[in-house]
Amino acid sequence: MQDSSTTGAGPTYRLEHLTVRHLAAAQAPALRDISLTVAQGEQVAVIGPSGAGKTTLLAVLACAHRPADGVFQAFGQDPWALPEAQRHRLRARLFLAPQTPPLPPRQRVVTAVLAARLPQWSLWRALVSLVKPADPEAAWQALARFNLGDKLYARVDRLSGGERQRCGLARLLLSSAQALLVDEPLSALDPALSELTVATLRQEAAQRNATLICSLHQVDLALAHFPRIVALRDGRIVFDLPREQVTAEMVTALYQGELPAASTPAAAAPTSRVAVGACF
Ligand SMILES: Nc1ncnc2c1ncn2[C@@H]1O[C@H](COP(=O)(O)OP(=O)(O)OP(=O)(O)O)[C@@H](O)[C@H]1O
Repeated sequence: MQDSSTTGAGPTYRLEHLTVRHLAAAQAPALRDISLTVAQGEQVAVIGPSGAGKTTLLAVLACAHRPADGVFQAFGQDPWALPEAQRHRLRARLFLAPQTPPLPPRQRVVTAVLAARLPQWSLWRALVSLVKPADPEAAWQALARFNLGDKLYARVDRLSGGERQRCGLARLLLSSAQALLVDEPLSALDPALSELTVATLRQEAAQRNATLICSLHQVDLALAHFPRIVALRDGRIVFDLPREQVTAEMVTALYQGELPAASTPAAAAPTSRVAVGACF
């Protein structure tokens, strides 16, 4: 019998009553009582005010930050109960695109983008690619999807903030990950590029049936493009709803700090996803 963690039959993520801390136990947790199930292939936007816990949640989901308490499973496995080598293999199935991609400043864009394939390459091929890029055509295609094809041979430190951000996202396209975790991909982009970027991420995820979880400050774009909205505030899930059920009042209250009664998880219970809970 095959293990569901390798067949992909189960959810991508299962979180139950998760508590996550950054520092000492004395500090208030960054995430608390987070329960969330995300099916393979789902596309979820995570919204919420600054400091709500969006980046922390993505770090947990990327198996980069160990929760302090609660249940956390990725692809049916608790990464923190696995031996290091297995946890490493599990991480290879996830791709986290941080808000500021860690790109070596002196590298050419082509090399930086192709680095997304390192987990798939032998050490020898990886070393050779540093000198002579192994598949520049693939890197160009990925960059072109973010309107950045002309920067293939530019140096990373000569890119603008928005170009660097899209360069980081082009890496995502070259990965073979089954869960795509994207942290505020639009923070340095103009409106037209924001639309293009969200559309490209969604298209890529749909094509490979990958789960896409994206934190966004642009609530309008989140509501326009993502079927499911998870709202965080002060480290807790405020609502977890299909976008059709998210009202302007709920969004205003989320960012003002007070929620109308109808948007509390219990009151908004018509959907099975409500408050089933709420993350390199
Ligand atoms: N490395 C860290 N050490 C200590 N506390 C941290 C660390 N990173 C984040 N925090 C705290 O954890 C909480 C959640 O931060 P997080 O970065 O996850 O929020 P966010 O919703 O992504 O915010 P933003 O929208 O501003 O990026 C905040 O109170 C923050 O101060």
